[in-house]
Amino acid sequence: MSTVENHGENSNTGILPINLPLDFSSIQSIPESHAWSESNNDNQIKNNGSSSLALPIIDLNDPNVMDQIGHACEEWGAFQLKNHGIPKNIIEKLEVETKRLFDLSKEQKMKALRTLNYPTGYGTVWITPFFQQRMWQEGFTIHDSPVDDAKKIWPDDYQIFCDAIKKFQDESMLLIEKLIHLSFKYLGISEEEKENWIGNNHAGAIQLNSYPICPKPEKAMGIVAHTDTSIFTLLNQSQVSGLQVFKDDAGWFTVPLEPNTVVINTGDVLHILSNARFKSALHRVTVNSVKHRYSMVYFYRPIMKHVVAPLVSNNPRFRALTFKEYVAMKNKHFDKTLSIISVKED
Ligand SMILES: O=C(O)CCC(=O)C(=O)O
Ligand SMILES: [Fe+2]
Repeated sequence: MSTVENHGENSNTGILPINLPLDFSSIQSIPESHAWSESNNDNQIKNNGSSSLALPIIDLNDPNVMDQIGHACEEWGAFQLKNHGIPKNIIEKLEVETKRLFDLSKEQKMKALRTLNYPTGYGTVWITPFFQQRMWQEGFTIHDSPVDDAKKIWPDDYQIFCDAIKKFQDESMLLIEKLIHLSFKYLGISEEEKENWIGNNHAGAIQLNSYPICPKPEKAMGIVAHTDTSIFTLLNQSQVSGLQVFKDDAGWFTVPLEPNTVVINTGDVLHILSNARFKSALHRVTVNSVKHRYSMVYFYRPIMKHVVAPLVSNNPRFRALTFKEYVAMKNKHFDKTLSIISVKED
């Protein structure tokens, strides 16, 4: 992974501002700015899941669900979840609205362009400044409510989009609170402590992603390897695969399309709370030359002033810090952040 010290201002992408996705509608070949060299993109799948190892599929109604979730978080930091309870029509409506959004012209989408001072709306993925090359992706970020940004794009017709987002947001929040309950219980964290991490102490964010058809997918990256700054992340990868999760000592695994499941991964916050017992899943997105891929992601995070520190051990492996501090550090240090806040052993 090549990182850039200057947050991209002088990178070889030249003219394209750091927050602005490529206008994929007019692209026939990959521009230099979006072509990743072999050494950079590490695009080889070292293990495609053909061995007996595979990302667990967990049934939320299984009597042993707590242990299954605990083991999956320890081994993978991710799993697919069935019988998750989010109604199918809510996911389908969100898929329709996500496509409607990204199918708009560049000019329409740019009306809600994200800026440094206004971190919601249309734009490139937040990790873009850390890399010389650009990703084959465009995104739409929502904190709390999408109304202000949606109004910029559809002044008279924003309600359908906002309703679809709100329903997905509410359902995802409830589901993740169940997963927090189960995983905290697995870790032996008390009920009182659990209350600190849900309800009014949580904040949700939604990321809609679009990965257009790519003429040379082996040269491009949808989203480069990263971990999420969340407690749990919930993801609907629609009908096109592309998400890959890294497993230590085994390599990259493509998350298969499993009907009626959502993908769940643990993020940095739960990794810290569990004192590194749960992995924060390293994951990335590949693109393809056949089908436009969309994904809808919900990040369950604490509120900014909340203090994040290990909850499960007398030998904490991380120092305590507010979530606000953690986010600021991650925006600066990206994949080095967890090791920077690690408590050094004597
Ligand atoms: O599109 C995907 O499958 C993953 C997206 C993702 O990792 C993210 O938005 O953080
Ligand atoms: Fe992610």
